[in-house]
Amino acid sequence: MPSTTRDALSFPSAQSAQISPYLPISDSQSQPLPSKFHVTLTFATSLDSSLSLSPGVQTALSGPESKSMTHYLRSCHDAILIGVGTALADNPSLNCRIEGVGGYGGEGLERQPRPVILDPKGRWEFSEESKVMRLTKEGKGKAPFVVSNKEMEGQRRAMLECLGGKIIVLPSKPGAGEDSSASSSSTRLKWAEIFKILEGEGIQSVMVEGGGAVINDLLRPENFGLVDTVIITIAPTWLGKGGVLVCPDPRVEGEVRVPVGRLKGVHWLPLGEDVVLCGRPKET
Ligand SMILES: NC(=O)c1ccc[n+]([C@@H]2O[C@H](COP(=O)([O-])OP(=O)(O)OC[C@H]3O[C@@H](n4cnc5c(N)ncnc54)[C@H](O)[C@@H]3O)[C@@H](O)[C@H]2O)c1
Ligand SMILES: Nc1nc(=O)c(N)c(NC[C@H](O)[C@H](O)[C@H](O)COP(=O)(O)O)[nH]1
Repeated sequence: MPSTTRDALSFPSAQSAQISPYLPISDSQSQPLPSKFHVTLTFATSLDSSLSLSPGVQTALSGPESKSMTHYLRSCHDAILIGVGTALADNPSLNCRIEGVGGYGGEGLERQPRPVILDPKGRWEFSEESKVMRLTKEGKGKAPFVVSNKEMEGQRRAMLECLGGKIIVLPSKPGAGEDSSASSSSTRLKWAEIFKILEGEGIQSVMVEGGGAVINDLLRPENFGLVDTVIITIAPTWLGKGGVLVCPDPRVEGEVRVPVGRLKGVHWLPLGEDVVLCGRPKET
């Protein structure tokens, strides 16, 4: 086996067929390109709705089968988006390791998604040794786009651009929006704007992978309608209090609490010891 495919993953077609109705495009070449910008929200959670044991810590929740699914999902999207909290905690690879994609047996960087890091305050101090940069240099993934309110220091910016990435600087709008755990009021960006910027970069589909602040912000009623599909891996484990929770702000109508949201068109798929939940925020 060539060295490029030694660490490659595979995802069986019987299972990908069950997920494909929730994806912008499948790996089948016969499918048309998506006509509209598509947002998939995806993450792995414990039975007590935790993404990780504590902030700043990476916790493996997905088993091997659902991990392969996540990589399959990456191969079906133009971009993967994470918040800076996840970039700092996980030092993630943010590439796709499915056999047959670019760098893993395929040509060039075909079907490798573009990593996007949401970092309004410029907290991500990556280096050439950061995993995502190392993989880019090895031809196994694309360099990230960093969406920020702050310019990047010159040397780091040059390194990023040299690898094909870029920083997208957005003017901060002091006072825009309410304060939230996602970021302070002066740096919080509107999701519609973020997606519009990505579309302007030629990206037609994005898979939002987390972490907690990003997911809880997207689950707010004013943002949830921007999400086309949700794909959640549920692992059979409890992490206990103190973890990074998926638990959006409550929704109150009048003086009565109502559910924040409920998925429609739901499909459950067991994968190894995990179960994967697919659904849509809106009827289609
Ligand atoms: N289990 C999983 O699937 C999964 C996925 C991703 C991350 N994680 C875990 O989650 C933790 C990280 O989560 P977190 O909540 O600390 O960080 P995060 O990744 O959600 O990043 C939060 C930061 O993103 C930025 N941000 C978020 N929304 C924004 C908006 N609307 N406008 C501008 N900036 C915005 C802000 O700077 C904010 O501080 C880590 O422990 C990581 O391992 C788990
Ligand atoms: N599907 C999934 N299962 C998990 O158990 C887990 N911890 C994550 N976490 C998502 C987050 O985006 C991570 O940063 C990347 O999963 C890092 O993985 P890579 O190095 O990019 O392969 N995602």
